[in-house]
Amino acid sequence: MERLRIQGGNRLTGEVSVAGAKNSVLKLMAAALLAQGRTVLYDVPDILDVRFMGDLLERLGCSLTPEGGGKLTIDVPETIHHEADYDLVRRLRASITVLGPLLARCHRAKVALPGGDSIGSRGLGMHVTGLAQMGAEIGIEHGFVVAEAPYGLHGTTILLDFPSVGATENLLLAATLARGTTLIDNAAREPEIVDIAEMLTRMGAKIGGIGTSTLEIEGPADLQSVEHRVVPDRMVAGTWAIGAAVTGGAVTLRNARADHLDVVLDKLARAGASVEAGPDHFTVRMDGRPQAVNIVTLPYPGFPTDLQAMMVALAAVSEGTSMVTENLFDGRFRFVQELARLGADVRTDGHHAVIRGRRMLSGAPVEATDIRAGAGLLLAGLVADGETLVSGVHHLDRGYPNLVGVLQGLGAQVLREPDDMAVG
Ligand SMILES: CC(=O)N[C@H]1[C@@H](OP(=O)(O)OP(=O)(O)OC[C@H]2O[C@@H](n3ccc(=O)[nH]c3=O)[C@H](O)[C@@H]2O)O[C@H](CO)[C@@H](O)[C@@H]1O
Ligand SMILES: C=C(OP(=O)(O)O)C(=O)O
Repeated sequence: MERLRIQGGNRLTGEVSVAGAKNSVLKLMAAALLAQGRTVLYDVPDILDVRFMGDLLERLGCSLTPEGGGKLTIDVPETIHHEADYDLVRRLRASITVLGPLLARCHRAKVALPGGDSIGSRGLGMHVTGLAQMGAEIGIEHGFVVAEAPYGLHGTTILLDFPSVGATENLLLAATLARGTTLIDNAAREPEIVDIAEMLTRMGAKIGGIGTSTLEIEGPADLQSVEHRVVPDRMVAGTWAIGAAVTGGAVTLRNARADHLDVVLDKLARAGASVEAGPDHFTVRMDGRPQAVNIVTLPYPGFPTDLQAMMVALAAVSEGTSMVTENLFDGRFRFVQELARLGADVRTDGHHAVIRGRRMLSGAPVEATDIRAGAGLLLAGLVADGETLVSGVHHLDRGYPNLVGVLQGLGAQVLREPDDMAVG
């Protein structure tokens, strides 16, 4: 176990080149399972979750070759295994995305219930119901999702109760090999889903409505493996952009899509930051103390829940009182008790948090309980007086490539060290 030792007080200034998105690449890796042959992905981030997903694909029979510089080759054999065991699947939520491809290709699948961040209850009802509507016999038994479709899946109309990212992805992947037309209504439309749909289209899938809340997939397609560049990680870009605002610095994000962060950049501008955006980069600069802003997390294009903790850190040092409403995950305010150790004044009531900004936070030991909680605590530590120790850094390693290198490159005083106080 390791922790970060942060000496607060330095502004983040400089440039960061953003790699491909964790929340896209993991699903693109699952999509590769749909076609025998060689898939090549570019801009793959060097993060723990990619390694975990790679281990899972290898267990299913694929060979993976990371070639450096963000290139990852995945060789998928003619026959793949249909079972994904608990020991691999529990390490990341995105592992559930192999369910759709395995069922579509092998006509059966047995996938252990996934793990992931401790951010509240994370149901799978929409994945299961959608696949059942497509003709699968599917249920949850002894900690596994077990599914069979001996004659293959068929197209149908699926109306999601909620635009779930994971359910949209699983059903989209499965539908490419299903007979007939599948309509996914109330689909999620995050940029990562657009990225997956674009790779599937290049593989030969016929998908209408990409980027809208109604996806129409005409199957079955004769899919061929392809080469694909992963969409830039808007959560990583957003984290360092908010970091610039929290610390009163100026950060330019290269290989970053401002248009995927419209609401976030608008909120930063309302907080007093200046934002300059080009087609594949943007700069966020904050002079003076940030002003309080309210945020409400929602499915895309609303404010992303994955940047909520960082905005709470910003609110903690802003002038005025901010209200943050979390609509996606019931446990996503768990980190505020850790933020309080740094002196933040946050009161939560159900899915609302009220944050009264303080001029100063003070460094202390804190524990990251999930990836974005860790990022929020890290940003708070950068602006706190004195030293902050952030335990649980492995959560950040799930999705932030070269974390300490990036921070040091931006002028932060941060070191990584063994965590002699770690539990377990
Ligand atoms: C690996 C990955 O891409 N993770 C992202 C993905 O997670 P994930 O795909 O798990 O998120 P979902 O959009 O599915 O979940 C949103 C909400 O719907 C609920 N739900 C979902 C499916 C279902 O069948 N039943 C159900 O009740 C969940 O419990 C949650 O409360 O989207 C989230 C929402 O943008 C992001 O925070 C995560 O970073
Ligand atoms: C919640 C997240 O990840 P996961 O869905 O992989 O747990 C996240 O990236 O913020």
